Formats: sequence, C-alpha cells, structure tokens
Amino acid sequence: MDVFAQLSSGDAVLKIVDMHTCGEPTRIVIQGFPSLSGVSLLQKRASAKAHHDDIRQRLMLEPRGHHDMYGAILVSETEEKEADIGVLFCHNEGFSTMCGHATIALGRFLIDTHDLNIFPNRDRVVFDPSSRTSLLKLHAPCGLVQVSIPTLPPSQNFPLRSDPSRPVSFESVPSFVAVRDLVVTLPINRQWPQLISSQRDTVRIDIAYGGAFYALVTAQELGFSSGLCSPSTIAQFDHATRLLKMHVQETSECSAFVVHPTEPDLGFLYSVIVVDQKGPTSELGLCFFADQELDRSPTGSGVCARVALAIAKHERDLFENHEYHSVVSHKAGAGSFVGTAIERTTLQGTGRHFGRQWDAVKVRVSGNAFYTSCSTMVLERGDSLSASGFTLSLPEN
Ligand SMILES: O=C(O)[C@H]1NCC[C@@H]1O
Repeated sequence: MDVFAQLSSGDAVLKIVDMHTCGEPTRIVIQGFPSLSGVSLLQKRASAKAHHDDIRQRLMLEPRGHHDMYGAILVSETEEKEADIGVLFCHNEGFSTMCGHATIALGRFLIDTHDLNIFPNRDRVVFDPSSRTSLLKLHAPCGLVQVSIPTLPPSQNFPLRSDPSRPVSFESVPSFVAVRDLVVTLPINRQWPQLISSQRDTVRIDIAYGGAFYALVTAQELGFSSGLCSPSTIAQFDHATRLLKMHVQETSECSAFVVHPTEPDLGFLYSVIVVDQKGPTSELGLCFFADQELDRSPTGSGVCARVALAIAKHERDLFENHEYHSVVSHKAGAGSFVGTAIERTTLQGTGRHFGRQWDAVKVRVSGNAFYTSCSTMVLERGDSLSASGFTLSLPEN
C-alpha cells in the first residue's frame, strides 16, 4: 500500500532529518515550516512562538516526539549578512537562543546537503583542502557562530561531504559570568528535597551566559558526594533544579543578574546544570533545561558558560582543553565535548546597560554527531490529538 498516495493534498507535511550528538536528538526541519515574519532572527523567533507554536509542539511532543526532544528550524535569510544560514532552536517548552549539540549536528547536515532549496547559500561555505574542513557561519538567535566541519573532498562517486570520524567544532558568541558565588536562601515553604544537606537553608550558585543563561550548582552544594547518575539521584536533581530555577526566576536578588548586555530577548534563565568534577581535566554536568528536559549531550552552550566561569575563577587559562561529560557519555562512553577558551573580549552594554562592561571569553566546543533517520511527518485532517502533540506526565514519587 502506498501510504503517501492516500494522503490528501490538505494533509500537512513536514520533512525532517534526525541526528544525535552524544545521544541528544536534533530534529532538523528541512521542509514544511511556514515562512516567518519579522526582519531580525529574534523577531522571527517571536513570530514562530506567536503563530506556529502548534507546529513546534507537533514536532517535539508525543506521538511524534517525546518530552526530551530537540529541534532546529532552518531560516535561509536573516538580517546578519555575513551568515550563510540562520536557525531557530526548539524544545518541549518553546524556542531557545543557542544550542551547541544542535550546531554540531547542523554543521554536518549543512555540508552534506547540496539541495539549494534547503540551503540556498550552500556555495558560500568555504572548503579548505589542506585541513579538510569546511567553515560555515551560522546565525543563531544569540548571534553569529562559526562552525568548522571535517570534510571529505569530492570524489568520483560523491560530492563534498562531512567526515563523521573527526569532531565538528564551533566558536560561539562571547560567554561571560553574570554572578559568582551567589548565596541563595531556600524558600522553606516549597518542600526542598531532603538532599539539601543537613540543616542548611542556603545554596551557593553561579550564573553564566554561553548563548543562553545557566545557573550552575555543584552536586556537593546540593548535598551529594557521589553516585550522581543513578536513577534515584537524577529524580532528586530534577526536583531540586526545578525548584531552584523557579526561585532564581522569581527572586529579584537572583533574576537581577540574568540580563544580557545588549539584547533584552536573551535575558532569561534557560537551565540549571548540576556540575561535578570527574578528573583533573574533566567534568560531569546534568543539564535540566526548558521544561526540565535532561540533556543527553554535555550541553555545548552550557560548556561555554562553564568555561567562562573557569576562566573568571582563574582555574584555567586560554587554550587549555577541558573535557565535559553528560548523563549519557558519563556511563556509556558515548563521547564527550571538549571546551576551550580561545580569546578574551569585552561586551559593552547598550540601552538600559549603557556604560557597563562585561569581561567575556570566546569559547570553542567540539563533539561528534550522527544521522539517525530522514522522514516525512504528516498530520491528517481530523487528527486533533496529534495536531499539537501532548505530553504524558507521570506523577513524581
Ligand atoms: O548543547 C546545547 O547547547 C543544548 N543541548 C540541549 C540544551 C542546550 O540548548
């Protein structure tokens, strides 16, 4: 039976390519997302949010996706003339502003596609035969990101294509520390889990920006010394980070630090990462983001924020590599990210922040991504359940 022949012309169709980076999915929409109004990419992001959130939900949530799905929507033209292509990132709650794991996946896909309907500026991507890499300028909502993709030269059988055996790397927008060692007094009315260690009513956190804002808290601050990745501790961290995020968002002593120097739309707390030392040059991070998705990858934008923090604390110098592991790579050896500060810079505030200056660093992150499927999603007429998807939330124990 030819299912496609049976679909009527009114059925909505989205073409997608699925990839994963250290286990974290990226669902790349290559056809079928409506064109977005607005001049700037941030305006297009707002328009996607306001007018096409049902499509995001259809792509991310059940029955086509799941609570921890992640997506990328290609935007062929943006206001950033230097960019080869733009992208909007999406997840279970909305549209984010930066995503490292998806950037790594997109790097490979954008080299491999030679379809100008998908990537009209494909010819602008520069291939360097001596290093066998291609350089791509990707416009993410947080700004311009330079992506370097290992590439196999053209042969008789194949055009240029990405080389999965070497890692993709990207240089992100300037990353900075918003506040260090902020002592947060825990609200006792919110049943903080017992993991908050003995009789403490405060937790020390850092807040840093790596294309999105992250609150960083050590496992030790939350009362843990080992066994971070067992199912029961993950459930407790999920609970604790949900409460901590809510608290930072709602308390002006904390939320006052979540401001971007130039762009108000970038000033929101995206995630809380529980961090732990793994070895002298490696760390583990459990990143809970959006509506408590747990990142399977080591969180590229979170790595940028954490590298900025390590530099600010004088724990590391420029060009020192550090390895970052996730809930998955920690266990299964599924690959890690390497994060390296490559340049010091400053950001000058504008508007409300005119006259203020932030010390920042540019960070390079590298990791591997792989294809998992290429498919066509359909929405049949009359299928109201799957039109905007759903999430089945199970009660916490
Ligand atoms: O790698 C990253 O930056 C992301 N992964 C999911 C959450 C973040 O956006």
